[in-house]
Amino acid sequence: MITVGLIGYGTAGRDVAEAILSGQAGDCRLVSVLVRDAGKYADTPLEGCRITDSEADFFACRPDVVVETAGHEAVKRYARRALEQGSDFMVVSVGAFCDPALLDGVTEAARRQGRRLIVPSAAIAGLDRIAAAAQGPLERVTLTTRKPVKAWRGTFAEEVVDLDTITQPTLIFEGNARESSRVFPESVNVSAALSLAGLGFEATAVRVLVDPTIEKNVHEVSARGLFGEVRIEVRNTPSPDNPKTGYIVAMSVASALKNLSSPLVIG
Ligand SMILES: NC(=O)C1=CN([C@@H]2O[C@H](COP(=O)(O)OP(=O)(O)OC[C@H]3O[C@@H](n4cnc5c(N)ncnc54)[C@H](O)[C@@H]3O)[C@@H](O)[C@H]2O)C=CC1
Ligand SMILES: O=C([O-])CC(=O)C(=O)O
Repeated sequence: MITVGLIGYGTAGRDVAEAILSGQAGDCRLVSVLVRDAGKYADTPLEGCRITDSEADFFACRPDVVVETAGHEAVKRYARRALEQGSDFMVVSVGAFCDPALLDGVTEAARRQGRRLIVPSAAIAGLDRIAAAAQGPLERVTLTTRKPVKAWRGTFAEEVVDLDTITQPTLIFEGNARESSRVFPESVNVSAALSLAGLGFEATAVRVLVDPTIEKNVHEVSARGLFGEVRIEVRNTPSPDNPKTGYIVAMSVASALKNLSSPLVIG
């Protein structure tokens, strides 16, 4: 039985909690959820689990794995602490690791403790192939992310285009994954996951578009190297609660948790 602590109880966090409680995440038990204001969740029944806004109470549970679904700031604040106290750290806001000092510090803490920083595929697919292909040589990895207008409200996109009048697919960013992770902390974490699997943050090329002609969140990955070539396109159904995030994010976390206790691991 694996004990799980969850940081963040928003769109992805609620679905992860539900998956654990319903048994979809394998042989694990949710022991604590860290939120910003526990008063808001006084009426939320989570069997056998404490919802708290006290970091001390949360970490006192010493879960086997801490799952983050709260954003870049939470990764900066808690990743190292979780690992140093002996938990694995499973991260969805993986773009936070565009900061090389954070990545070094956290991986070093994991190494020292014999624990792991775990990056589930979340909204993207094919990380297993890219990681295998990176055995090398791997020549090129590119990502194109396209999301409908509603996914870009409250993001950097609003500084570049008028979301109320846009009618055509419009390129709003072209650069590398280090920059895309910084510019879109809530929307292009996939670029960071891809970087960690493959060529790193500098060499992973990223394009981002606002696309008023689509309904789903679309990520296209292409890579080329000694292994051959791969092209992957995912079309994620956006969550109604947060259209930036697909349902698949929590499903992927549940699957990664299941792998921690399953005798059969795929991928
Ligand atoms: N790797 C990937 O493919 C993807 C990663 N993400 C990442 O996941 C994050 C969460 O996504 P959603 O659930 O859709 O966001 P959300 O905004 O619906 O939920 C985030 C929740 O975390 C809480 N929170 C923030 N800081 C906290 C802290 N320090 N302690 C406790 N709670 C805290 C917020 O109050 C909110 O309830 C996004 O910010 C994004 O960075 C999202 C989609 C895909
Ligand atoms: O859910 C998605 O399509 C991707 C996303 O928000 C991210 O990478 O941060």
